[in-house]
Amino acid sequence: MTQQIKIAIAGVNGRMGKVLVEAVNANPNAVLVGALEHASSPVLGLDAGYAVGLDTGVKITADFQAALNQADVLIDFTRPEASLPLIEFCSQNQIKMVIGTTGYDDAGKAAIQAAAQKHAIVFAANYSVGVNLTFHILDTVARVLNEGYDIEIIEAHHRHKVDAPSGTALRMGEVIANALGRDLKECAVYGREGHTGARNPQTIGFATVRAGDVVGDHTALFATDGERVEITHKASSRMTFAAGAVRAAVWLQNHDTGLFDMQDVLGLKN
Ligand SMILES: NC(=O)C1=CN([C@@H]2O[C@H](COP(=O)(O)OP(=O)(O)OC[C@H]3O[C@@H](n4cnc5c(N)ncnc54)[C@H](OP(=O)(O)O)[C@@H]3O)[C@@H](O)[C@H]2O)C=CC1
Ligand SMILES: O=C(O)C1=N[C@H](C(=O)O)C[C@H](O)C1
Repeated sequence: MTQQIKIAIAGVNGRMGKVLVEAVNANPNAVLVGALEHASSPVLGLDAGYAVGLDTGVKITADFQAALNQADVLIDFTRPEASLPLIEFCSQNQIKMVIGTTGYDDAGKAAIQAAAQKHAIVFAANYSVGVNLTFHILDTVARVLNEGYDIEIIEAHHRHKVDAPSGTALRMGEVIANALGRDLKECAVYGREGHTGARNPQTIGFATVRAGDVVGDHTALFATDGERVEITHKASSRMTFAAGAVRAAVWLQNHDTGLFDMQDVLGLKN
């Protein structure tokens, strides 16, 4: 039988943090042992389940050592500036991580890569099963529609989201660019305005919508003369991400070092 994995959550008072507390509680293979927030958070000292009607027995703290001294895995859904010191701490203390935070620059991604050599990390822009299946499908679609199709990625999220395009949209772009032998850094076009000229067929375009309470919609569009293929995923609950992140934490029990993503967890790599 699998041993219960001991989980701490960073950003526990955030939109994802609160749902993660419920997801850990719902997973028989996981138990909550730590809950982190920043030092000026108004919820320090409260029970980690206060917002979702759960009595977890775990108090929210800003002290890394106190939150993580029992933890096997830290699940982080915060912001890059919050997670980078945590990645360093986990690296020094051999604590595995599931990272859901998006919006890292290249230096942040390099820090994750380096830390994963010391303790296993799952790092994914999206922990839903459906989105990861979409990544898998997009590789095939891009290889088949590799000539004469204009490729655009359209995403919509709630009004509070601070990074754009979403991590998921960027990952979709990477999957498609890799399948086509292109470098996303060179072919991405982020938004258009004014006299743009005609579309360059080599580009992959991104369009971002921020409005209301949209949990997360993503479409990859392949359009040519006479037809369009649209691959769309719509999330309607954050529980799809949270349950996936806890599943990834449980999966990490069998991995000591290395950088993985949710496709590894789901066995979706070719
Ligand atoms: N990979 C995936 O499947 C998914 C990824 N995400 C990503 O997860 C991240 C969090 O999203 P969401 O929960 O909506 O965001 P929220 O802003 O609701 O939550 C972030 C939490 O982190 C805390 N925080 C912010 N800055 C700091 C800091 N400097 N130090 C310590 N704590 C800090 C916030 O505290 P306070 O509110 O007090 O500032 C808050 O509790 C985003 O990057 C988002 O893109 C989201 C959903 C799914
Ligand atoms: O901020 C969010 O909410 C989400 N962020 C992730 C992203 O940037 O792709 C995943 C999901 O779409 C929700």
